[in-house]
Amino acid sequence: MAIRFTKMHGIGNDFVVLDGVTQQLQLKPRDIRRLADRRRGVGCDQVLIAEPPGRPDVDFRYRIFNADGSEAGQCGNGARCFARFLRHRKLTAKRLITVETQGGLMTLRVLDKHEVEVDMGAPRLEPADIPLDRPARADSYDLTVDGETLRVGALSMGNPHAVLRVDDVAHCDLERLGPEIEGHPAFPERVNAGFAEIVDRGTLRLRVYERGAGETLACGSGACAAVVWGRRQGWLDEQVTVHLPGGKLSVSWAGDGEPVLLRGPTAIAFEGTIRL
Ligand SMILES: N[C@H](CCC[C@H](N)C(=O)O)C(=O)O
Repeated sequence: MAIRFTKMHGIGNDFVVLDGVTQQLQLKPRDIRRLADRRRGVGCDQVLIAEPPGRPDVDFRYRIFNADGSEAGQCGNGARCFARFLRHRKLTAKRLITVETQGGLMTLRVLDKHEVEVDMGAPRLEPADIPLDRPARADSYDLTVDGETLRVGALSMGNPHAVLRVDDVAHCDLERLGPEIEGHPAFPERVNAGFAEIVDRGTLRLRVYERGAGETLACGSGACAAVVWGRRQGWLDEQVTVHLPGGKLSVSWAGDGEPVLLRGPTAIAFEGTIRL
């Protein structure tokens, strides 16, 4: 099967983006893993697929697959690239696009200079919605990892996130703690593990060990999750610049029940055809 693709990234979080609107795609997890393979395939953190909408109030269905083949309910950097892809491939001329993912509805607003602002929806804080195996909602949760007790924030942006506050992201043992948190039994669907350093009330430094992909150069939903938790702890203001290894994102959140807005750049690297 020959498949046309567009290779894109959002500050280094990279994607293979496919048009499942004008071409019929029946991809299995092994096909996703092959597309994402940086030696045998194209190579990416996630594969994004545009599909026709499943309901009248939505423009497109937006599907997200991690490099390990697992499907996710949200991808913030991917949503920005997805909006640009839809216009680049002339699948829409709209600058305000409504999409449906496994994690819910989102609106994508195409700004100038290839910047896109995503309404990521309101964070979900109840354990059952994360999902997290805890009896009641709390501001933070204790996780036992390698005999050590970590105090983390946990919430869903349409995908599950655990956030750990650290003094210095450059020396935070992500390599050891990331996989341990990702696969921790308290998270029945695994979890994205964020390591956040609060620089000041408007500035965060963040690294994320992503579920199904490992450490990425950036994680949009992870940036949103870190801002929500940090703000609920009283450490952050409404507008926050999040510095990740691949670049910076702008996140704003007005408070409980309000949507999180994520803004940042998009880039098209190349296009091609792959035979699976
Ligand atoms: N690994 C994530 C999906 C991609 C999220 C990330 N790339 C972003 O920009 O939000 C998950 O399994 O929930």
